[in-house]
Amino acid sequence: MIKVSVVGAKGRMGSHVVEAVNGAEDTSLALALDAGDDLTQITSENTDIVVEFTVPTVSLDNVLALVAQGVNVVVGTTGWTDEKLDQVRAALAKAPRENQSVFIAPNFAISAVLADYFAKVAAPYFESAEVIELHHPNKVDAPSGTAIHTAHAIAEARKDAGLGAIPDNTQTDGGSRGQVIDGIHVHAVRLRGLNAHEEVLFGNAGEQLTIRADSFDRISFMPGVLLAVRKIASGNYPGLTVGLDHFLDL
Ligand SMILES: NC(=O)c1ccc[n+]([C@@H]2O[C@H](COP(=O)([O-])OP(=O)(O)OC[C@H]3O[C@@H](n4cnc5c(N)ncnc54)[C@H](O)[C@@H]3O)[C@@H](O)[C@H]2O)c1
Ligand SMILES: O=C(O)C1=N[C@H](C(=O)O)CCC1
Repeated sequence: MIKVSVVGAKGRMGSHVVEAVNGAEDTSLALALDAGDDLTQITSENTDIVVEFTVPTVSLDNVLALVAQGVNVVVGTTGWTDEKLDQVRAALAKAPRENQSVFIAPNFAISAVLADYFAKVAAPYFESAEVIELHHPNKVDAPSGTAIHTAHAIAEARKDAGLGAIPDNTQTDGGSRGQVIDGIHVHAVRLRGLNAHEEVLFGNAGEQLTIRADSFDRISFMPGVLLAVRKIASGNYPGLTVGLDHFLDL
């Protein structure tokens, strides 16, 4: 049995993770903690893996504390920058146990991971690319962590292919052209009724490719969370790993 503690257990995602961990045959719930609870209750004795789904403003501190407490962490919270990832690597380098792991995924849904992968494959073949993410209005961050990840992936694929800047003759912009991430315009929609959705638009003269992923229900993230828990518990991924694509045979 893999002993799993959940941090952010009362949240939209955390409460689904608690259910998924209770429902799987090879995982058991150790602790379910939320804001105000003492994280030092989590130890390497009672917990193999912590699953962390909180808010971007607190996630880094939680992860650093948990690494120092000697446990492995699977993180779904967004808001990760290169600087924050470097802090996690530094914490892992002086972690109390050998081969400790942190795994971070901007998105655990197979549809979103594949959309990201397909976008990377398509990117070198198109002159234009833009990302639109659409989410429920309770989401606190924009653009989504997934959209930021997709934009970076498209930019890298374009650079590797020797593509230049995306054509855009906009002369005045009051914000309608979205946020530019690594040269890619990213647009965020917040709409009651939506859950988590992303569209990647590619264009050439006379043609367009649209790649779209829709998560209609948070249950869509749970197989990916359990996959990450099992992979990290295997001990085969010491250090920091970012992205569920590492665990898929793509
Ligand atoms: N990776 C993915 O597949 C994926 C999927 C959905 C959401 N997310 C991300 O997960 C995060 C959580 O989303 P949500 O919709 O569950 O949010 P939510 O607001 O419903 O839940 C967050 C929970 O964290 C708790 N919390 C706040 N501060 C805390 C602290 N210091 N210690 C412990 N718990 C604390 C809150 O009380 C709340 O219960 C967001 O960053 C979101 O973008 C990622
Ligand atoms: O509901 C959210 O919040 C989501 N956040 C992640 C993101 O920002 O990419 C994943 C999709 C759902």
